[in-house]
Amino acid sequence: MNRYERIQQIAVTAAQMREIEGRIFAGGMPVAALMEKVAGLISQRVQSLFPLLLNPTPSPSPSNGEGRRDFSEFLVRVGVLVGPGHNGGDALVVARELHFRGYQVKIYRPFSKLKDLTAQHDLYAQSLGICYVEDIADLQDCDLIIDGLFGFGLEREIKDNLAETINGLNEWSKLVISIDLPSGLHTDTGEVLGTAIKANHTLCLGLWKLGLLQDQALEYVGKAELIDFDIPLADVTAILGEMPQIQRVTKGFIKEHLPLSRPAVTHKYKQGHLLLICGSRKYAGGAILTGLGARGSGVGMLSIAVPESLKSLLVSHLPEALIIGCEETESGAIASLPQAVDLGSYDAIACGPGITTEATTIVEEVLANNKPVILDADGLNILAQLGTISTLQNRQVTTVLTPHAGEFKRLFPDIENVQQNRVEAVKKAAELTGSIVLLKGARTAIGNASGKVWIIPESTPALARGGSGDVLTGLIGGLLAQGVAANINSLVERVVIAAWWHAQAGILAAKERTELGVDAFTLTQFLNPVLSGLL
Ligand SMILES: NC(=O)C1=CN([C@@H]2O[C@H](COP(=O)(O)OP(=O)(O)OC[C@H]3O[C@@H](n4cnc5c(N)ncnc54)[C@H](O)[C@@H]3O)[C@@H](O)[C@H]2O)[C@@H](O)CC1
Ligand SMILES: Nc1ncnc2c1ncn2[C@@H]1O[C@H](COP(=O)(O)OP(=O)(O)O)[C@@H](O)[C@H]1O
Ligand SMILES: [K+]
Repeated sequence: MNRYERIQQIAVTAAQMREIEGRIFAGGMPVAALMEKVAGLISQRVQSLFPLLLNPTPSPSPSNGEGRRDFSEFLVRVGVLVGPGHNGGDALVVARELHFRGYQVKIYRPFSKLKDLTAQHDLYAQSLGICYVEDIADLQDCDLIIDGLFGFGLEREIKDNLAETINGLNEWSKLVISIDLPSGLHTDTGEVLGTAIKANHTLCLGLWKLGLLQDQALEYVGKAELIDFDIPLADVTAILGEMPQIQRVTKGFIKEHLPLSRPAVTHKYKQGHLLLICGSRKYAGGAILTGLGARGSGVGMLSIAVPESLKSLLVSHLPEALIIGCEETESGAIASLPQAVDLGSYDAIACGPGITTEATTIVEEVLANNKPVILDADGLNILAQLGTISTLQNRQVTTVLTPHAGEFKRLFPDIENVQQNRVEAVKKAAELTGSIVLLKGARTAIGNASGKVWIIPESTPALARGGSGDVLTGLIGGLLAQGVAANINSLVERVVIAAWWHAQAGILAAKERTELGVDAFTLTQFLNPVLSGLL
């Protein structure tokens, strides 16, 4: 795996970053030299994002009213916010470099006590005659704000005057670039400590900070990118180990694990047999969408158990699937599976979308079987009623739970503050149950029993729409069944692939059809194009 891939797959806490940084300095890298290097890279990136252009705006000529091109230099006015620590030091170096390149720079430094290195850069910026402003309002005419107030060293809430300053600045709706992370965000959880800068771009330094991958940070982060400053991989490995416990899921990871080709000699049952148990008279569509998600996975054989009255509907949407009509309750939920159904004959079973909470015995039956099971939606609500941990404790085979935050709270009432630290929550839930837990959201996180967590770093709010979770359940089921048929030992990668694939399909669909054009059926149509794009 090349350096770029390795680095992109890592996410660190503030404490880990501090330790890695410590090793670099202990190795002999001077602190000042590193700051100069890092801030040089930031400054170059800022210049490529906001170049000093020849002004392309035609200015109207008073005589004939026709446009005339004005080729005078277009000044970019940059306001730089400087904090007391090394984040502020980075900002001062960026201010100096932009000043030399011809940008019109103004510095706002609301602190009198600075770390030594920061203080030195501050002195030099003053000696160069760069403009300092006392009042944040003096930055209101800037085209761009660079936020170097705090990085991963923020340790307490932002309060009083500084909080007011940040709140005021957020209201200007200016273009803001944050250095390392938006000032005010907790480096590990992404929680807002008092208040935080709302950035359009975040230039994260060296390694991805975990907080940038948590849902609650996203409103502040904007477009995030990593500025690689050549942290030696040996130093990363020394702190995080060869197999880091938290993994940011990249395209490279997917390519490594996704089975893109089939053996030349095979047959349908060797390519996985998935049983879906889903749907009710009330929720018929969920069964179709789950089926279409499974279809997208390429699974060899698909069987779908639905209430008898939905059978012909399912046949018409999924002609390749074997539809099993089940006896139903008065309200049209599955009452029982036909005697002829042998749960042990499938490679994996996905159960839950649309089954209603009447189908308790079905869920019990499914879990009593020793085949990998995916539970979603009402399958999860039933599990919560049965008692999540006690029910799953003795299961010897893979169970995958795919809750959104609401379902998660019902499943794990003792795990507090789920949304405040989703990565930690999913880790605990997976360890407690010995299951694979996938917590849905803007940054879906997947945990396994050994405490490892994978995060899907890109997605789209276009997916926040009824039925898109059903598609995911089918996709996971299909990939799992294929993995079991191929005798793959570790199934968690299959779940991770499904979550990444689902998100990418959403992104691709939103690109072609806008964020409002990604209904769940449309989403299923974009699963295959994601795959062809990988080849
Ligand atoms: N990790 C690395 O290898 C590198 C880090 N660099 C920069 O250094 C930053 C970390 O620097 P620091 O450790 O100095 O930390 P910060 O610059 O993030 O801030 C720490 C300073 O802020 C003060 N502080 C913390 N919370 C406060 C609050 N709520 N109100 C007021 N003051 C508060 C602290 O007392 C300390 O002086 C990174 O984010 C990055 O920008 C780069 O310069 C170079 C390389
Ligand atoms: N803001 C968002 N950004 C990205 N993905 C999202 C967002 N909101 C929801 N999703 C994704 O959409 C899907 C919704 O699933 P779920 O809540 O189960 O809906 P449903 O039950 O209606 O199918 C999940 O995969 C989730 O990760
Ligand atoms: K910052």
